[in-house]
Amino acid sequence: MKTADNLAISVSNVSKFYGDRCSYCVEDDAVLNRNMCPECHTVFACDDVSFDLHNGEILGIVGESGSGKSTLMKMLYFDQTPSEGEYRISGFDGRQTDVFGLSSQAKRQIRNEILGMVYQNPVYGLKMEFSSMSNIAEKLIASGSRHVGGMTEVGDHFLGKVNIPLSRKFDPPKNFSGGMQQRVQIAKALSNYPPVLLLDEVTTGLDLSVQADVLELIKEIQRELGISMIVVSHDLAIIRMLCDRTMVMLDGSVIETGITDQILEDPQHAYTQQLVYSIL
Ligand SMILES: Nc1ncnc2c1ncn2[C@@H]1O[C@H](COP(=O)(O)OP(=O)(O)OP(=O)(O)O)[C@@H](O)[C@H]1O
Repeated sequence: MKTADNLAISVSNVSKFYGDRCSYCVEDDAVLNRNMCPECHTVFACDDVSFDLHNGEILGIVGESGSGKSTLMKMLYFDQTPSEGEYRISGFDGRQTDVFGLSSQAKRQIRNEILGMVYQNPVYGLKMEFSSMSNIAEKLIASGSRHVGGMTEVGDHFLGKVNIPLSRKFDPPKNFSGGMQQRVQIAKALSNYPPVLLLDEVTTGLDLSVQADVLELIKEIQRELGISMIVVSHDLAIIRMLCDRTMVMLDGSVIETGITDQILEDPQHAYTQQLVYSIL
């Protein structure tokens, strides 16, 4: 039984608006044109999003392009500032504080010590010109490591785990294939054992066989390390393979959340039904 004490993070009423909002769209019952105010054209990239992530759970976020998935992930990793809402993290202070309100230094500390992020595009997660080992060392130094021998050991461990030949550990990711870059990014994100890992469309653009390898790797890591994960994808097959629970987004809002099997077998919202039946 999942309880409130078993939460890794909780997110309440988080919104991100692009635009100034007008007297029409500040009203709760305003009817938007998809995610846009028809009067002032403010974009509601995320609108009043709330959810919990339990310890050791993989939560999937699924939705079509433009539904707000990446915006939400960027806010959770402090790449973007929310317009409204609260974000509480157990690993920081037992969810006492709304971490959106913290200083940039405190947010950096949370990013370095509690959160890991794997971006859709490895360019955002890796220094392409540095060696793969230096990329990992950079993350470890940011999270407080100083001992070079220890960092090398951790680097070897995680590069080995993601099947990067250790003979290539000093190669820069720019010399690697897309799948290898993604695996180095995962090794880097994991290297300080973050309790929460965020993965944003991490297999998009990869060959199907490489995609399967990366997904298998994520599953194996979760089984072994028990890390809580949020996996964003527009692909229900990936969600089905990885996620315990799934949250469906449409036009910036959460329209349905539930156990993944339940969502796939008995979708309630018309959009989710369309999504599920389209892959049958
Ligand atoms: N800087 C911005 N200015 C205005 N609108 C933006 C900005 N960034 C994102 N948006 C809008 O916010 C909405 C949500 O975008 P977001 O990238 O989060 O969607 P997504 O679900 O991740 O899509 P995809 O699967 O294509 O990455 C979209 O309508 C997008 O056009």
